[in-house]
Amino acid sequence: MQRISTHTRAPLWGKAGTRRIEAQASASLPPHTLMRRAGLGIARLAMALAPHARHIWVACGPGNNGGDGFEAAVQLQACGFHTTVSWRGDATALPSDARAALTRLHAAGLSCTPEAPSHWDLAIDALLGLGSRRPPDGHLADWLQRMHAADAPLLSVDLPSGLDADTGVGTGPVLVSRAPRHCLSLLSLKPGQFTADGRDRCGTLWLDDLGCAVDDASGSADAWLPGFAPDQPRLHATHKGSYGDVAVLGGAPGMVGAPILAATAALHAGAGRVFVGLLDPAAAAWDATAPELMFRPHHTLPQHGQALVCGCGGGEALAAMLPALLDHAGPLVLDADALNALAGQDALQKRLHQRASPAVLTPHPLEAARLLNCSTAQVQADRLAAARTLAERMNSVVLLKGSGSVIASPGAPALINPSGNARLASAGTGDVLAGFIGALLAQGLDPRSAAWRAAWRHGDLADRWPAHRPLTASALARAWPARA
Ligand SMILES: NC(=O)C1=CN([C@@H]2O[C@H](COP(=O)(O)OP(=O)(O)OC[C@H]3O[C@@H](n4cnc5c(N)ncnc54)[C@H](OP(=O)(O)O)[C@@H]3O)[C@@H](O)[C@H]2O)[C@@H](O)CC1
Ligand SMILES: Nc1ncnc2c1ncn2[C@@H]1O[C@H](COP(=O)(O)OP(=O)(O)O)[C@@H](O)[C@H]1O
Ligand SMILES: [K+]
Repeated sequence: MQRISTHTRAPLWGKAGTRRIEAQASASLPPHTLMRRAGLGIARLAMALAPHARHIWVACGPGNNGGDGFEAAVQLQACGFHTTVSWRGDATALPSDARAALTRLHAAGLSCTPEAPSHWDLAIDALLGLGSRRPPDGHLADWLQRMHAADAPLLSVDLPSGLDADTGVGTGPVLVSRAPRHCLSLLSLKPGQFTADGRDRCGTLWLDDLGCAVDDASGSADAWLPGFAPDQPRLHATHKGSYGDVAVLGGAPGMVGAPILAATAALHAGAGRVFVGLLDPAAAAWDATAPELMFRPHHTLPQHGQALVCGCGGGEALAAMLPALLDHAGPLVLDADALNALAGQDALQKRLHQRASPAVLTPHPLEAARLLNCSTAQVQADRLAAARTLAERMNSVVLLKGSGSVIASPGAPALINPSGNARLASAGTGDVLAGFIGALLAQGLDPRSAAWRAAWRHGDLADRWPAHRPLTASALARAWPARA
């Protein structure tokens, strides 16, 4: 069993992929082996999470997720825990693994009750897993509501009931709670556990591969957790020219702060030199708080070889500049108003598509919706699919921001960034991310690596942010850790 952290590098499989893994594993094992292993894993984690629990509530559903719950209850009872198993239904309607588990439960002297207990020290949600097909209702919704409203810790089996393994869209009751939440994923990790509603519903994630570790030799995983890549150490005999130039273009009247945030972030993330071209003719030509930044007339940027970060606070004036930039700029990040200018402009999108080196696009869900000509809700309903579609359509690396940012690139597996938290939900943090990506491009990283490493670091900084210190974009822009 493994606790999943932001450093974990692992393949993610959705419903179809996990069912394939399950079928292959079951074929070479005696009947019911996987479910028994699942029950043992759940019981072991439950005991580790709540060793002093006097009363454990196992809520079981109508399919094999419920079967996992029956098996766990047998183990917990055998270890001396007072265990209540809630289940309603017709035993003959259970799938065969779950029916066998129910028989074992009865043989162990346990019985099921059709009601929830009045109190418990740990709840185990074994209501719905991979087979969840519609919002839970009736007694399933009632039991979920009780588990989420209670102060006791909650351990979800495989998936929090009602969470879609592919998309991370959650249905059914869920309440904001201070009680610890854990999820023990079985056989595989799933994309939906890391994006959209997944993070909130799962809490701390664990993986039990049930003794069937699968590699992704055939490249069939639906996405990957990228893992951790430390910054490259620097050779001694280098100079500022060794680490590249970044040019930041944006800052229409009233929005001058955005490119300065991006430029400051690029500087602190290690770019050799950083230039800023502001679109507001009345803006000051330097920034006393960041004298390292070099301000230039915007029409002179980018110069040869500079990585360009384009769009932060750019306003509508940017649209006229985009054709030339798309044709001639080297490494390129398109953010905010550069993305808005692209939306619905087939000629611009064609130019983007034809670039020799893919650009990095960093839309938040509304910007992605504009580019895809759909609603934000449609983007959020399947973030992986939305990012993949955009990446193919624009022939670009697409970083779809939000909880569990998705990084999609043509011809490469999608990545889901596991770091970050809602303290990043503050104006300007997206500009900082764009600046981080620009700095990594300037230092020679390929667009996909620059995108995921920047997103990972951006989130990691937020995860380590001191609780008492406000997280503002300008502080974040200066927080990239110093190299050894
Ligand atoms: N077999 C094995 O070896 C292993 C299996 N494993 C475990 O099996 C789990 C998958 O099991 P599963 O396929 O039976 O699906 P599961 O999530 O239990 O639900 C399906 C049932 O729920 C019903 N249903 C759906 N939505 C509903 C709703 N809203 N409200 C009410 N009912 C609803 C649905 O009914 P239907 O929609 O068909 O009418 C069907 O009856 C997997 O997540 C893992 O925990 C692991 O131990 C590994 C080894
Ligand atoms: N709940 C969250 N979890 C993880 N990251 C988040 C969360 N909320 C916001 N972020 C991150 O914060 C940044 C916000 O960017 P964006 O929406 O473009 O803001 P702005 O335009 O104000 O800079 C993105 O990188 C996004 O992924
Ligand atoms: K569950």
